[in-house]
Amino acid sequence: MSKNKPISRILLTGGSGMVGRNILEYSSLMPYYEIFSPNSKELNLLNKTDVYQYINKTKPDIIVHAAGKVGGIQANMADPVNFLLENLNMGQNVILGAKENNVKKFLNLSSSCVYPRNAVNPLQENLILKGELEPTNEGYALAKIFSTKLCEYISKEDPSFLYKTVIPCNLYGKHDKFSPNNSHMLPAVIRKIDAAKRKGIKKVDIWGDGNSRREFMYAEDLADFIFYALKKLESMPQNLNVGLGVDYSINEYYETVAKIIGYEGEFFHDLSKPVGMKQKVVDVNRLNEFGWKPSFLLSEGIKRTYQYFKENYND
Ligand SMILES: NC(=O)c1ccc[n+]([C@@H]2O[C@H](COP(=O)([O-])OP(=O)(O)OC[C@H]3O[C@@H](n4cnc5c(N)ncnc54)[C@H](OP(=O)(O)O)[C@@H]3O)[C@@H](O)[C@H]2O)c1
Ligand SMILES: C[C@@H]1O[C@H](OP(=O)(O)OP(=O)(O)OC[C@H]2O[C@@H](n3cnc4c(=O)[nH]c(N)nc43)[C@H](O)[C@@H]2O)[C@@H](O)[C@H](O)[C@@H]1O
Repeated sequence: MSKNKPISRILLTGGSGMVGRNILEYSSLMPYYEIFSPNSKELNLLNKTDVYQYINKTKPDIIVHAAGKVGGIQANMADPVNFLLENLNMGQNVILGAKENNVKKFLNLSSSCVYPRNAVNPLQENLILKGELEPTNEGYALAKIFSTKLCEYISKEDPSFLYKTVIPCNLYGKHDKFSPNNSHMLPAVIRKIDAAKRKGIKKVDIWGDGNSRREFMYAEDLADFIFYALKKLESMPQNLNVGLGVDYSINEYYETVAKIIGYEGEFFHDLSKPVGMKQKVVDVNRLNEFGWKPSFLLSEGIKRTYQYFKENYND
């Protein structure tokens, strides 16, 4: 490590979550950062006073906001009030707490669910607020749009505040949530097919007709992007999609996971289950111009996630 490069102090929120833990693990390769990340027991981001005092005391150079109330389609449908309020209040407290304490660099994590449900794919960053949202995660999306806009307004008011928003596609990887009541599709498929193989279950259910399409990026790739962006925050666009720019049908995800796990059973479609947006693949033109590309192929990412699942879950 070069002696004369200053260390930047990063406050990472959500450090115990999937994205946060991938960022912390990846940071070991980044010698120029000192990262601290209180969990929700040490710092409840819903408590405005505590958030302001914590930032004032720790004086970070940068804040990466990766905390949130996060879940798949079924979790969002079950609790829209809290998906809206908790994400909105956490976003307000952390972003305004940063501003009030003169923190000049801020990376805000949004999500591709902010885009209109019937927008033309691939989804471009200028489509935000240009149409009705997907009802299954509307509350969460409204909260994400609020934080995205708040960062935009702060940076516009005073360009010395580099408050930028990353809009990732769906993510998966180590430290994901695998429980059926709040997991996203890919971890749910891994858990279901692993169980079917181990227990000799002949048929596995696919929610919906399986024709919806999704883009899933390996969370370690997002961690790599975060550190790439921190080095070039000034030139990063205000709002930037981060993804593969490639999507697959739900049926294809089930087939790919079955092949990797070695499951030879059958599938049936449960049409009573919610399907959400028909498609949500992000446009990666701006991302490519910004000079970053993901490195993990879907099959490699699934293999590593399955390895993590086997080492940490045995239901
Ligand atoms: N997963 C995806 O597919 C995806 C896709 C696009 C964008 N994102 C975004 O990426 C970020 C992280 O997502 P994730 O998948 O890593 O979520 P996650 O695994 O559920 O982690 C959420 C994190 O937020 C923290 N948190 C929740 N409520 C809190 C509170 N009141 N005070 C302090 N911390 C609190 C949790 O801490 P505790 O564990 O202590 O509660 C946890 O560390 C979110 O902004 C999400 O919107 C995720
Ligand atoms: C990025 C995230 O996208 C999320 O939307 P979204 O992709 O539909 O959320 P997922 O739960 O990942 O569902 C993706 C798609 O997978 C189908 N699917 C098939 N089988 C399953 C299964 O066993 N479990 C699950 N969960 N889905 C399954 C589901 O019908 C839907 O079309 C938002 O709810 C979040 O807030 C966030 O924005």
